[in-house]
Amino acid sequence: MASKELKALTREEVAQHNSESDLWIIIDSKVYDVTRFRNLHPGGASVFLEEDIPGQDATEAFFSLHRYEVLERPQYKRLQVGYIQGEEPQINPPIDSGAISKVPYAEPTWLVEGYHSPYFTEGHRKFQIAVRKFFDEVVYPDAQARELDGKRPSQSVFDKMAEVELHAMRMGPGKHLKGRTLMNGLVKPEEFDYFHELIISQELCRCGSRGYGDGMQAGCVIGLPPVLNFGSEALKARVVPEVLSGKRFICLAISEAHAGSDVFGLQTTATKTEDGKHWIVTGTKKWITNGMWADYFTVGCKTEDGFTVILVERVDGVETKPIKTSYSPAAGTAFVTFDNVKVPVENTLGEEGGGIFVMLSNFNHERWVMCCTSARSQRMIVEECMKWANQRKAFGKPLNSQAVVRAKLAAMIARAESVQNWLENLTYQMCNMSYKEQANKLAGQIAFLKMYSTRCAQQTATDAVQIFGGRGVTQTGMGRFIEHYHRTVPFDSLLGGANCKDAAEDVLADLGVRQAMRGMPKNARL
Ligand code: HEM
Repeated sequence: MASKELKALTREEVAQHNSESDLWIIIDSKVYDVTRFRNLHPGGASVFLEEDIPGQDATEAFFSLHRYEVLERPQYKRLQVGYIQGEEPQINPPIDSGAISKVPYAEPTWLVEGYHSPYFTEGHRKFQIAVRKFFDEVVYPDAQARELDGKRPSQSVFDKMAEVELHAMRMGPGKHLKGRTLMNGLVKPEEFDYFHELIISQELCRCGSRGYGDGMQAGCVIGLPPVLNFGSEALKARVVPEVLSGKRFICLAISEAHAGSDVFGLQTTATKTEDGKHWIVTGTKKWITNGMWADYFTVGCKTEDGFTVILVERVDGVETKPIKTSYSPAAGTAFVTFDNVKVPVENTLGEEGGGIFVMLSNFNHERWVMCCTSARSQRMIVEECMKWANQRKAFGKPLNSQAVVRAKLAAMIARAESVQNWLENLTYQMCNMSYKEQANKLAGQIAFLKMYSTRCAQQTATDAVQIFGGRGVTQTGMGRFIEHYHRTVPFDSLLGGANCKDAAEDVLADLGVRQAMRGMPKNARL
């Protein structure tokens, strides 16, 4: 219903509509006629006849049981018949086109009024505003819809992202940005740094849909760097523009059923044809994010000289089947079969037998991206819990009046803050170190942060379920983001492991300690 048709009413007028056959209620200054809807109400008809509801203000009753988005659904929006004259809605929509949340600890300090940051500049802030607006308006609605229907992110979203060069920016700073107009010219390619990239990664995961988030080119973030850094000029000239324009898709295909991410245990083979012009690739790959719709596969293969990375295109002999995981099919997670696939040798990425170098070259960056998203997702859970503890009443008092609930909130806030602050420090180091320095000095730091962050995330998920109770394990309604997070968060702890998808967190921690031990001064003694 268009707003011009809505009536301006007084509370006294609304109070007249207080019977079963004529039933109005007020929610946040808007007046709803629920007479006919009452019998269709998913929460039952009787609730509308409770003594403090008919003809009265039901704002508190409503928000202790429903998310704001319920009122935004077209079928419910049209129940509105008027608004209370002289009153304005007081409740902010949770997704408010680019706005910064006013809920304490819902944003990192650099975005909160009155706080200061040694790292982020005015330029970063302008960039963040534009990126958030873009994600709120273009990506969030598609994320919610696709997460439900399990389809891949809409092509229109990929296209819009390409228009502002988001696919290219997600590859981080570098030569691939040259000549591009980033975010409508908000940042020059040579000025784009890891803080800009952090902003993009963190804004993306605010859509709260883990499967969709990965469907949104996660395969490109890990599958394209080997092409960018190790592909021939001809290969790059053909593949990179197609992928960064969101028209064709790429994924990283390393892990196998029997080998996890153990590159030396891989069984997918690549053998040369007699004339030496082609590879023949045969084998299977498992858990391949975006594999379902990938046109290109960056494949780890066993070759005569050891381990080699080869770009395989979707041609005859390549088959992809969906794998059902704890998150939605929107991620396009695939089981991939290569059956005698003929690939030109020009598609070799890096040296033959030098595949481990190709893979390791992106590990730090990949793990750092995971830290960015893990930090932001935890914060989103903090916001959900802060709101719930504030608006939910149990035994006549808000949840936040209970010390046990406050203790859980305190722990999750402390975790979110510590992860973000460590991350910002590391990002600053990345901005100021050469690639080689980063490899030497930051591999351990990033490994520790990745381990710490995903452990914090799992603890926060557990605490959040306790705060939300049954709703924390219910896929619709108030706790839907908590249920989703709790179901999907273990995946984060498995990603980016060092050659092992089992106990990846421990492997990462160990990597950091081993690197630290190598750096011990020879003369250090107690
Ligand atoms: C325009 C007004 C209302 C609309 C459109 C509406 C819509 C809905 C919807 C869609 C659900 C399903 C759960 C969800 O998706 O969140 C629901 C559940 C429910 N509603 Fe309403 N509702 C309205 C007002 C009210 C009021 C005023 C009360 C209480 C006095 C109420 C009590 C409930 C209850 C108890 C549930 C079940 C909640 C649960 O399972 O956790 N509703 N409502």
